[in-house]
Amino acid sequence: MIRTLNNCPAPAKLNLFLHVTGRRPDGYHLLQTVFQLIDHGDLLHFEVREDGEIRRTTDVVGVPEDSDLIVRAAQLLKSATGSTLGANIAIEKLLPMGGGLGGGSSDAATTLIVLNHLWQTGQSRAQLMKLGLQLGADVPFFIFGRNAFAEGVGEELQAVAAPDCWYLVIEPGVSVPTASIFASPELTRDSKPVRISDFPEASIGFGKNDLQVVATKLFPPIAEALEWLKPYGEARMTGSGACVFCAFQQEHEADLALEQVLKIGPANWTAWKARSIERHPLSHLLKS
Ligand SMILES: C[C@](O)(CO)[C@H](O)COP(=O)(O)OP(=O)(O)OC[C@H]1O[C@@H](n2ccc(N)nc2=O)[C@H](O)[C@@H]1O
Ligand SMILES: Nc1ncnc2c1ncn2[C@@H]1O[C@H](COP(=O)(O)OP(=O)(O)OP(=O)(O)O)[C@@H](O)[C@H]1O
Repeated sequence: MIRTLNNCPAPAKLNLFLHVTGRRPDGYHLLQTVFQLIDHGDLLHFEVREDGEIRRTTDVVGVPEDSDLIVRAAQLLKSATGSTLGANIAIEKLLPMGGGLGGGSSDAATTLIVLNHLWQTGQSRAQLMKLGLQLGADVPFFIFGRNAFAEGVGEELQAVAAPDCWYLVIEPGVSVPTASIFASPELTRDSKPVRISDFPEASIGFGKNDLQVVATKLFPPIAEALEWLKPYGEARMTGSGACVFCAFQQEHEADLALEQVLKIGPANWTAWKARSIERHPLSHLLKS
């Protein structure tokens, strides 16, 4: 049996557009979005324990071990499958929290995929997606593992061909609590539903992010970062913020823009470029 798997990626996602089309009786919002995987994210390391204990071996500032989505994902898989094994899990956290990049959800998805493999618990992709939804709305997408058009609260997924390009992402130095954006009385919740066929492969500027109006009002640095990116093309916020992004056809165009942000942008911003990817890098560990 394999006992360790190191350097397991938990990639970030961008929401290329995000429409709020309604609200469920339980208060959760109905969305339509396109999720795009990118080659920038957290890195996790796993080691099987025979004693059944699940331990996070690195500190994550602001996230106690018991409430970490990594630990909760491992416990969920263990109780769903009755595995007697445990794990030590280390994380190199590169994605900001409250960034709209799906960091916590991606960490949870990577944990479910890798431990299902190491513990030999035999769960199918569909079974893991169902488990993942209990942890967060974006988890099923990362397990699905392909760029996707999503509906419902984000769990009804259909693969889409998304553009192959480079993204410049700005973290504008603020952390956005997702619930506060969805709870705003100013949020419009009646975008007209679109069809998957309305989203053309080459189009980056399709639709809009309905959460952006509320997020930019509550967190002005998001508006500033969007303004900064405007000269380079269609700039957008991902998820409920705070990160914003802009797409580039060529890597050197993204490099030039990145250089400018790093040189003369506000000192508390972080910025980086990433390439679109078609598949989750751990997709091969799962049966379809
Ligand atoms: C906005 C997105 O990032 C789009 O990808 C996600 O839908 C957010 O997913 P997430 O961060 O995993 O959010 P969750 O932890 O599931 O939800 C946080 C809170 O946001 C609100 N929420 C979230 C998702 C949704 N479709 N409707 C909501 O109203 C709920 O109050 C919920 O308690
Ligand atoms: N491993 C983890 N990584 C990040 N956040 C975690 C983790 N475990 C629990 N959390 C909690 O989840 C919250 C949301 O973090 P996350 O990074 O998923 O936000 P996000 O990037 O805004 O995601 P989304 O796009 O899904 O809204 C954090 O503020 C933190 O309290």
